[in-house]
Formats: sequence, structure tokens, C-alpha cells
Amino acid sequence: MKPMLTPAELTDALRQIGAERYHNLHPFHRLLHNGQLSREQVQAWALNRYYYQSRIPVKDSLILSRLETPELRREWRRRIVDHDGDGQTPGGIEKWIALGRGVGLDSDYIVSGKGILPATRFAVDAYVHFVRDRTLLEAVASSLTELFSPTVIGERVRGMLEHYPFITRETLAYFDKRPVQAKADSDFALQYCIDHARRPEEQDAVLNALRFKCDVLWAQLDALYFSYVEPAMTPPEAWRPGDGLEVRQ
Ligand SMILES: O=C(O)c1cc(C(=O)O)c2c(n1)C(=O)C(=O)c1cc(C(=O)O)[nH]c1-2
Repeated sequence: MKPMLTPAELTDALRQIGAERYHNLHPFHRLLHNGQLSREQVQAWALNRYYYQSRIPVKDSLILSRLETPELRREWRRRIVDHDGDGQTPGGIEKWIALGRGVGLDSDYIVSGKGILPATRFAVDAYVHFVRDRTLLEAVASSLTELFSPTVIGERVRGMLEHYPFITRETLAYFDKRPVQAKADSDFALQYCIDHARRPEEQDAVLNALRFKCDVLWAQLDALYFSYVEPAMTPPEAWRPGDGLEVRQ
């Protein structure tokens, strides 16, 4: 029989998965962060990534609806506000639209969902369905990629500011708050998993949920790489350079 991991061993095993398969390692991110993409390729990234952003509060609402105590719901509700805003302070979604506009896309086009790659949609929707259909423990564990996001975000912001003349600090304002929010989110989710995975099979399910989520992130970058980096195989009706641009007066 499999032994039960201690909290430290479970944490190490999760970190090991991140070290091997988190999306900071993906070739598309290497190109993005090292300044090796064209403005159009950065636009493709911003457009497709918006779809991920737009689904995050939807998947968090699904988790929220499954939580049994006011304390847990309060904690999870914060994530939704982080993305949707509170009607006064803009949330992450609004800031991502600003990022898209900052790289030249039209906001109505971004929000319309037109031009998003089929594989982006499949990967992101798979994440939403996962948190809907699996156990609550697996749903919470699938957010644990956020343990690793502060590092990749730091790398991305530094690299993009250094390498792309069309990128400003304001364009990347989305990322200002994310590392602190991600740390709070992932500290909570990790403790939840440690407390609620009480059998070796449940610990395995937690590890597998993180592997699945790494695949969700990886597949989105595969889609971008195969569609927009040479030799580009852009699917029919997907965004092409020149589509959906903001008209500047
Ligand atoms: O920029 C990134 O590389 C990155 C990664 C991740 C992640 O690891 O899932 C998230 C985010 N950003 C992010 O901005 C975000 O709001 C977010 C929410 C979640 C989640 O699973 O609940 N992951 C991420």
C-alpha cells in the first residue's frame, strides 16, 4: 500500500511537478520573455490569454458554490472580486483588456471571443469542466499552479519591458497585483489540500489535479506556438495579424 505523505513531502511533490512541467518552461514563453516575438505574435498571446482570464471567475464561482462554510466561501469570494472588480476598482479582467489594447487590439474584439484558437478554448473549457465535475479537493488543488506563477510573472514583466519598445509598465499593470494575490491564493489552497487529503489516494488525486492544470496551461501555449510561430498553421477563422486592431484617431 502507498504510504501517506507528510505535509512537507506532499508540498515537495507538488513543487517537483511545477519544476518539471509548469508553463514557464514552454518554448513560447521563452520566446515571449526573451523579446523574440513580433508585435503580432504578442497580440495573439494577449488575445488568447484573455479567454483564460475570462473563465477564471466562472470556475471560481463553481468552486464557491460547492464550499460549505461562510469562512471558506468568504476566502474564495475574494478571488472572484480580484478578477471581476467591485464596480469601483477595476479587476483583473478589465486590466487584461487594457493589456490587449496596450498591444494594439480593439477591446470589443478581445471580449467577443472571435479569433480565439480552437485549442485555447478546449484547454480552458476543460479546466472549467474539471472543477465542476471532480471532487472539491481536486478542484481546489487544480489552482495550485499559482504556487509557481509569481516567478514566471516577474520574469515576464522584466523581459517584456526590456525587449519590446511597444510595451510599457501601464500595459502590464495587470501583473502588478498578481504575485501578491497568487501567493495568498496558493497558500490557502495548499493548506486546504494538506488538511483535506487524508488518504494516500486523495494525496494522489491532489498531485494529479496539479499535473492536469499544468497541461491546461501548456496546451494553450502549444496552440499559440503551432499557430503563430513558423511554420504557422493558423486554423480557419482564427485571429490573423491585422484582425481586430484598435483604430487610433
Ligand atoms: O501569468 C501567468 O503565468 C499566470 C499563471 C496562472 C496559473 O499558474 O494558473 C494564473 C495566472 N497567471 C493569473 O493571472 C490568474 O489570475 C490565475 C488564476 C489561476 C487559477 O487557477 O485560479 N491561475 C492563474
